[in-house]
Amino acid sequence: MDVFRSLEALASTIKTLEMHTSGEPTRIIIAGYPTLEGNTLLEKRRYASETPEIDEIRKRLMHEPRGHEGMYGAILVPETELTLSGQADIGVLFCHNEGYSTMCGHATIALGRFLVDTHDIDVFPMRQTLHNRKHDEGFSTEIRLHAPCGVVYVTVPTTAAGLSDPTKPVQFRSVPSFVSSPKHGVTVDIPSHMIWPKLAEKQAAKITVDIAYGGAFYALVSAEELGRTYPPSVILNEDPEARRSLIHPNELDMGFLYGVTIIDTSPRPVQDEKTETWLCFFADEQIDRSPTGSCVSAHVPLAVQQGRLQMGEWCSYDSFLSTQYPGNAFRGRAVERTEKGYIVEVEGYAHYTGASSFVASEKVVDRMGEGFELKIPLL
Ligand SMILES: O=C(O)[C@H]1NCC[C@@H]1O
Repeated sequence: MDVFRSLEALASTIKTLEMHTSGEPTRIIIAGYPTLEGNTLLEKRRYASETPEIDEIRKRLMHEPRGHEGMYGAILVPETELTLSGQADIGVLFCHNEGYSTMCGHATIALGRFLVDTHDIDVFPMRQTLHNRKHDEGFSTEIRLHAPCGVVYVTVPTTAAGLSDPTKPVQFRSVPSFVSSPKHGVTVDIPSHMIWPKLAEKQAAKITVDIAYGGAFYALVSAEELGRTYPPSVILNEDPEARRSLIHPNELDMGFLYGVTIIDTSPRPVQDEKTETWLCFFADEQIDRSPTGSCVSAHVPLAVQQGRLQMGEWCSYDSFLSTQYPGNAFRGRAVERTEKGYIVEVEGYAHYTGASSFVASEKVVDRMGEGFELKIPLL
């Protein structure tokens, strides 16, 4: 106890609850985070990112020595314009190694379980307004999660006692998803320094990607097409043709490429439904351990438009890692077509891994405690 008292004297304590979804961590910040200024969730997101003292908290929790290069965070925001108007139950800001994203599927799946299980009204003031409903398949509780991209409807299978049931998948329906690139994709030049191995290849390459939105914009490229080049996020964000496919119809803040997903469609020995294996790079070359739920939302309309998936048909999505751990794939299907895009249902499993209290010494005492990233430049 005395140790804790002296640790807390060092600086403010941030408390988190730790989960993983198919291997991808979600560090849910449940106490010690300051109230964000702004009238809307998008304004709060901008405030968090542009206010150095606040962004420092993200860096401290995502980067080493408290986090690692794959760490992901969810900052709960109980009061947003949509929770105040009764359209959502709670708000959230997602964060990663570089900043704040606009949607995150794996964290939504984890939050679904956590928000049902917590009864702490300081953490989730509207918890008492949720209902545990009984239906033919058992019980479930619905949560309306206000993410920066809009309201995400989450269905959490539960026990009769109202706790989340880890043996059944959490499902979510995100904002309408759509393909934003032209029918034949966007072709960009890849300079020779982005071709691996650098010295063996002097020629520049051209690659074609599809761009689609699932609460955030993703470029989708087949492993075959990408060949020996790096995931071209920087190039796509600067290419004028690609930029035209990264414009969000209503929100300027949403208009950026969040990730590049490399798709391996080679058939697998045993599969009951269509299956793809993905490797998703997002933010600053962060690698998603999970099959990337918001990219599933983005990909399903593309597959439907290309005639590879029917409305209502499930597709199973594995990450490069989840292939080794059966039962960790995500599934996605298009359930409705609206004027704004497709409503996609995504499902997956999340599990608890722990709870933490983080402290920080004064910067003059511990410069590395601010958070550092270990980046080894590739040859
Ligand atoms: O599941 C997702 O949507 C995500 N996981 C990390 C990167 C994306 O936000």
